[in-house]
Amino acid sequence: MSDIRSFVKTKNPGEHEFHQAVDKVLASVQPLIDRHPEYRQEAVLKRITEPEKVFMFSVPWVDDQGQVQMNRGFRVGMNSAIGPYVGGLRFHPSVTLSIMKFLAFEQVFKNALTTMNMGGACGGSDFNPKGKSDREVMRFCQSFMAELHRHIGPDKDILTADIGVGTREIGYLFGMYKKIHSEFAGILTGKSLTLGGSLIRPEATGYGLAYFAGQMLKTQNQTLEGKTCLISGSGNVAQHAAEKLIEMGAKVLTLSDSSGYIFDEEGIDAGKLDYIKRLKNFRRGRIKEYVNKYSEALYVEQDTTLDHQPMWDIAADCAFPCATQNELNARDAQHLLKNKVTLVCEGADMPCEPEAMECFLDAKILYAPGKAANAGGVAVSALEMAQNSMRLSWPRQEVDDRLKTIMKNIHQTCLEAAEEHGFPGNYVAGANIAGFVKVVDAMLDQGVI
Ligand SMILES: NC(=O)c1ccc[n+]([C@@H]2O[C@H](COP(=O)([O-])OP(=O)(O)OC[C@H]3O[C@@H](n4cnc5c(N)ncnc54)[C@H](O)[C@@H]3O)[C@@H](O)[C@H]2O)c1
Repeated sequence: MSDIRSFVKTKNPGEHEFHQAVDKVLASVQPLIDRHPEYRQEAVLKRITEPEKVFMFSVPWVDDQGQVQMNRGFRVGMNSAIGPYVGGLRFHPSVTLSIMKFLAFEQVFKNALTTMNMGGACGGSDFNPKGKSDREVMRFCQSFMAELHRHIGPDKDILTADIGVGTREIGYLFGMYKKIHSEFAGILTGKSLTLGGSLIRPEATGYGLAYFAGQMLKTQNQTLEGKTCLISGSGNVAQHAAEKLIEMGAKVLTLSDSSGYIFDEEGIDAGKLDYIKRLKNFRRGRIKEYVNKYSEALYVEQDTTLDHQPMWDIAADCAFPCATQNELNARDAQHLLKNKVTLVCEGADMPCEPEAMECFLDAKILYAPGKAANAGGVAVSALEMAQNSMRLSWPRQEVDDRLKTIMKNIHQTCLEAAEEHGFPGNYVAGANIAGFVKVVDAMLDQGVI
């Protein structure tokens, strides 16, 4: 394994997030490689860690003052062995090629776990929609799609939402694709209902996360009823995870954004969550405004001089990191464990640093990686594509029932793969192994291409 690790590092210098994502998978699949000489012979590790396609392009656009702005666009097609590329678009100033590759790599395994035929990809830009007018976001999206349209298609590469990309951005991107190609094609999911979006798609990642957590607790004859929960983030995943957790009887204590977090000891109920949704999705305000409306809550500003996130010091039964990669480190993990956390379920992609992950695995608490627990979003993207192809729109209940079944099956798949390969109860190993086997076997079936 050290040879493949150094191969990846040499080929992708300085791409730390990508190295981290690859390392985690390699650690889990080692026993499998030892048992299957054909995997070594066919160089599957070199092939699965090398992106099939990488596009980088300039995205010039004009701001409201008439000034020309320049951003960089990306699309990484990591692996298409089991289907056309499907993966998120992220618009955030922190976006780099390393982040694109790590997300695309995670997506390969996540998509495989859904059992739907989707390869893994990711794209985005270092454009920051925060503080931009709707017209500026529109002009940026149009310029982005003016280049990206060449590389995508309903049977080739399909885009879904990630950080900074919501219904507004998807609508502008879709409009530009339609204008260029003169076709109303299923190249984007997460569309508004007027454009053929699926009911439950916006909610799917967060709802799926809560369903997955419910399944994990069920293995210990427990439920979410009465459990206190910490959630980071206040975007799409965090909002809908909170909504479903509240509905399932849990008490949500926190939410956050990049400026700080709120702690409401009485619990964020459905009414308070509605306020947050309006604040974040329409007024595009900061989470600190919550305490102006609900004075019983506390707001704590982000302190970048600290070596940990004080939000994770709060005592709670369950923790759901739903903001961004590497947001929870080993000290945060130790604080959570000291306070007897029993479940950590990742809503974001790779939110726990490797040392934090080790702490949770060593403590043998219920701990699920994002590639399994947050797969509900892309699963419903596949359901949206199916509805688009059939020119049908399934009722809310039907999509939600399918989502529940998918999350239950992913949970079962992870547990069975972990058990079979000697890691009982280890969802990280289970998710990596189950996803890896499906993709690698499809690669072998197709020969060296
Ligand atoms: N949207 C989906 O369907 C989906 C699916 C699977 C995984 N994810 C993952 O979930 C996470 C959140 O995505 P989202 O769609 O909710 O995005 P979003 O843009 O709706 O929300 C992101 C949230 O994270 C916060 N945030 C971002 N960077 C931060 C930082 N450096 N420090 C603290 N907070 C920060 C933002 O303030 C915001 O509250 C990401 O890791 C994404 O890859 C999203």
